[in-house]
Amino acid sequence: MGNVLVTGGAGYIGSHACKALRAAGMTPVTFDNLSTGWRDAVKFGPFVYGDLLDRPVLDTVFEEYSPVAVMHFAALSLVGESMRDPGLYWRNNVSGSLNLIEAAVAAGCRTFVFSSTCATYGEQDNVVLDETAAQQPINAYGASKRAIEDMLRDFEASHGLRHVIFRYFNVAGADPEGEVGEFHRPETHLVPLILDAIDGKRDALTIFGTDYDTPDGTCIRDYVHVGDLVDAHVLGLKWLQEGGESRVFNLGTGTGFSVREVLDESRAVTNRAVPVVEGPRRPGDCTRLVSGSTRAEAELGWHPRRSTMKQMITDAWRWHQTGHYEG
Ligand SMILES: NC(=O)c1ccc[n+]([C@@H]2O[C@H](COP(=O)([O-])OP(=O)(O)OC[C@H]3O[C@@H](n4cnc5c(N)ncnc54)[C@H](O)[C@@H]3O)[C@@H](O)[C@H]2O)c1
Ligand SMILES: O=c1ccn([C@@H]2O[C@H](COP(=O)(O)OP(=O)(O)O[C@H]3O[C@H](CO)[C@@H](O)[C@H](O)[C@H]3O)[C@@H](O)[C@H]2O)c(=O)[nH]1
Repeated sequence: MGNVLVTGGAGYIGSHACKALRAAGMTPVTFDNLSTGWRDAVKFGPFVYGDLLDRPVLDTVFEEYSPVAVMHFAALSLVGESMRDPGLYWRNNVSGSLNLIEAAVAAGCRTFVFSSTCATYGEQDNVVLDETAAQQPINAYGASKRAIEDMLRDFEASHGLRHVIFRYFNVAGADPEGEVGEFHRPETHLVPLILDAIDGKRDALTIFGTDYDTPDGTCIRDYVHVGDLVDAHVLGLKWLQEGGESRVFNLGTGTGFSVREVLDESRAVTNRAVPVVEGPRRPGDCTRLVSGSTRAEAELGWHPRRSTMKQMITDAWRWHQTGHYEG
């Protein structure tokens, strides 16, 4: 019950989280600068236009809405872009999060759920990626997220900021009811790009690297359905509200798919050909990122229900054919 401040609520994952929070009886208050998000995606609660770098606006939001918790999705999150312009990532993600955390603490809001990433683990051969694995990011995006994790631990020690950190693996799919979905402009994510290539919105899908040390030479990722992912957030919030300790959880299924396997499943689901071009590696990409943890299942009671590749592509394809935002 109560208001939850959702930064990045106009974005892909944040908009799905708002729907899940609303269904759980809470009011999601979206705070977003619409840099990569959409006003049309804010459907489940109030919208505040603002930037994390603007501390006075943040203070006003805490005063006006008195949120019981913060869910912090707002970030820049593209690996390639972060390699070209690391300053953008340190400023927006790290300085922005510092403002948000300080504003929350100043307002007495000490319940915080944070979107981190498996990109903080980096490249580690033959290591099980559970929450105890070393964090050795190989790109500025992952480094910015690791820094925010450290910040949360420091603010817990000094100000009692209780937090859950979710390290997502690759998020895909869309709301099965079609109210919200993935819509990035420009798009850089694998599944929507494949769907664009299938229906002629782009000439072809370029595979970034075919010489990786994997069975078919392409990168391997662990894909999780956005609906399952946001369910975990509601459980994480409940965990904190019921007195659970600050905790880190991986969110992935533990099954890896290569780029070629995602292409094969996309062909099967849509029953359409995918034009493909083989290209060079993309700087900053890890060879293999697959979760090796069942902590979220064991401790939060999280059970991913839609995270098969077939279901993720089916839901993404439905959204792709019908859904979009205009502003
Ligand atoms: N998509 C994935 O596969 C994935 C995987 C791991 C982690 N994550 C993390 O999940 C979160 C959400 O990702 P997404 O895919 O929904 O991204 P997204 O780009 O769709 O959403 C991010 C939202 O944050 C907003 N935003 C960015 N900077 C802001 C600022 N300074 N002030 C206010 N609003 C700002 C954007 O306008 C956008 O609406 C991010 O923190 C990302 O790092 C995503
Ligand atoms: O046109 C494309 C786009 C992607 N890929 C490959 O597909 C895989 C997935 O790429 P993408 O969908 O861009 O996701 P990631 O770069 O893995 O990053 C996502 O997943 C991370 C967790 O792994 C999150 O932290 C990031 O925010 C999120 O963008 C990677 O191997 C890419 O090399 C291609 O081959 N061609």
